[in-house]
Amino acid sequence: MPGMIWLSHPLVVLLLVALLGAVLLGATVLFWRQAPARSKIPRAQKRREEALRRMAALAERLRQQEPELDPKPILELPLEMLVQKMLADELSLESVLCSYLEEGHDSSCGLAQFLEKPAAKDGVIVKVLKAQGAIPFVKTNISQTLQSYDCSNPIYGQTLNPQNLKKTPGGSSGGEGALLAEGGSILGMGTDTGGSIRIPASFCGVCGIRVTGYRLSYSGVASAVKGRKAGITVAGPLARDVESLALCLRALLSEHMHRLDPTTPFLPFREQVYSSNRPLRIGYYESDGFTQPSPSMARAVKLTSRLLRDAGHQVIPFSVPRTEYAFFHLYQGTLFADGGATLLEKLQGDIVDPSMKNTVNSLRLPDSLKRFLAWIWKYIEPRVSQIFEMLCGVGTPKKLWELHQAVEEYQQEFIAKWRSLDLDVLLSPALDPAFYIGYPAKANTSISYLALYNLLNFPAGVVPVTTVTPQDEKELAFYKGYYRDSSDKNFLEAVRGSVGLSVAVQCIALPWEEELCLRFMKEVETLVKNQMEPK
Ligand SMILES: CCCCCCCCCCCCCC(=O)O
Repeated sequence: MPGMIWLSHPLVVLLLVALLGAVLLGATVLFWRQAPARSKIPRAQKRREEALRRMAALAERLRQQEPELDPKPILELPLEMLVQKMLADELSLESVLCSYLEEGHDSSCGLAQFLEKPAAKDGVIVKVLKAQGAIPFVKTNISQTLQSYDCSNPIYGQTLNPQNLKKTPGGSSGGEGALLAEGGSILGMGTDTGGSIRIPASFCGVCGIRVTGYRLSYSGVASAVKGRKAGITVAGPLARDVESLALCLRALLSEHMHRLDPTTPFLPFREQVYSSNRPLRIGYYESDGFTQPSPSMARAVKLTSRLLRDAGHQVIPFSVPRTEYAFFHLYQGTLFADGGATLLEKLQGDIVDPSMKNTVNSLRLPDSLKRFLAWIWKYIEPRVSQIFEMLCGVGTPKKLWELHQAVEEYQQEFIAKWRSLDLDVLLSPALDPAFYIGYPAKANTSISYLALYNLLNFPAGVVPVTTVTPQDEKELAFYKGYYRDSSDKNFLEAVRGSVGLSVAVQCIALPWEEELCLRFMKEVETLVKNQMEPK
């Protein structure tokens, strides 16, 4: 055969051998570089299995010692009531969840290189909570590197959403959301760079708040990417109700925290702001003009604004300025200002989780190729083009300062708009309903409603207000998205099949106004509850 003759040419044979050699060499290098990860991961998995076995044995012992004890009514108590009962010696429950650096435990961030490096001491938040009587009892799962809003990593696997096992609980603090939703805990701590507290809270039907940067100490919180000065990662609690979030912040915003970490302002919890009942001026928007809200997201805002208006608050339409610019140029610009170098360094020699592959593979491309792809995609999908542009990083310290300046200017523009309407707080969609597993990586522009407040550094919390109805599901048939691109298409696929799943709204306040944000969240929670309860 002529083809066989061609194949037997010595140069072709040589080339084939060289190619095979290169592939084998590449595979060997990769295997060798991943060797530490491959040996650490099974050990971490074994430690988790042992911990679960110990927990099951303890539960069994308790059952035998106290056969009459029914934990369900205790676990269903709101934290506030639980505290009252404990203070009155009616209960002695030892369980407050915390997933932060705790002495003697790893905080892996889903990364092999963070394994087997137990913290030498408790982080500040853990210290303050423990001093107030909290007992951390479990560390919950997160997304690899925390830079994704799914909840999967190669060490502990994928966490599922208890409301629908085909859906993700959201991330990065997805384990907390799932555990709270199942009644396995009463309070959890998460971190939030682009919605990582608020997304799992809304996907799982619980509450969560991201506080103004630096109001809570970040000392002793493990993180794959540290050092950002805009779009910073902040700490915050998740719980089943707003009162529990308030209780947690009341405990944390103390002199004790300020003494342990003087970089946090000494700004104790302002009780009078939280408990005030003066009517509020509330701005609201159903759409940011960038991510078309799902029918249930839009309905949740409509429903909440109507309830607020009926309750005597003033509700005023608001529009977000320049969302596309804010999301790509400012938010993603700060997120990947280093071109992803820090993130890639943390993943060196590690197994990359499928939920991170898209981001990691794109970041690994040479900048020239990223720029070329940005140019090509401009004519196919402009939003993908902007992502590739941002993944190149800013380049020089001067450019970084210019970016920081642009963020500050945008903050001032937003605040000026807020002030011109004389608003107290703002109401917006969150991100709902829960996505199918694997979809967060495919629809990463849909976090725009949440990431905006990371960029602005405003306190923002989510409260579940409704569930997806068959009518919401039907209306998805008309969902096109504003850009009609792959991210819009993936968003539509991600939220399908969600009848009965939770839908939240987002409550926002100006920087340092956590108490007002919580008061607004509480108002929303109460109005929704009253409306559901038969009169
Ligand atoms: C193709 C690569 C696209 C990269 C897009 C980046 C998406 C950013 C998701 C950030 C999620 C932050 C989660 C968090 O709040 O911690």
